[in-house]
Amino acid sequence: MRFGNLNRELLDLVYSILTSPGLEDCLPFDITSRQPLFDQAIYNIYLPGEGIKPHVDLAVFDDGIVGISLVSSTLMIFSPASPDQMVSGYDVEPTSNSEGIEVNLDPGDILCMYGPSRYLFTHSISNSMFDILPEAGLRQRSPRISITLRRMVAPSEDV
Ligand SMILES: O=C(O)CCC(=O)C(=O)O
Ligand SMILES: [Fe+2]
Repeated sequence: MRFGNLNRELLDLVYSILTSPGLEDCLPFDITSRQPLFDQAIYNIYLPGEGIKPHVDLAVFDDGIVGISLVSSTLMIFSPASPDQMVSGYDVEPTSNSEGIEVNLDPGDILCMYGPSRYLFTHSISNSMFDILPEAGLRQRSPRISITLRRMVAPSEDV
């Protein structure tokens, strides 16, 4: 995990990705134009069978969160958050995935969360050795890496 002044090259790379043709709407302008765009990156490595339980990212993080998926694919599930889950972080009971919206993440995919997807939905990855895709059926998991970029809310702001 890396806090503080992010590597300039990484920030420039993410900025050019987010403003490249087809991705201009990934995040609203008031987010992409802020300074700094992000001040924190977390690198997650998932082995087959490992996931992340349903959560809303902590309130200490500002709106506008970007995830870069690398190495292999996975399914991320977005489910409506219950009132106590909203920006309450990781200490929440898992929600049922039955109403979840499945988002396939392939290597190189950029996931942008802001507004309702950031504050009103949990996101999770099941602890499974495989995913079941609507069209393609069973897909075995392989090791996956993600880079999540966030900005801390300014200390003076209420969270
Ligand atoms: O691995 C991912 O793509 C998601 C990571 C995540 O949700 C988090 O670190 O809060
Ligand atoms: Fe998250």
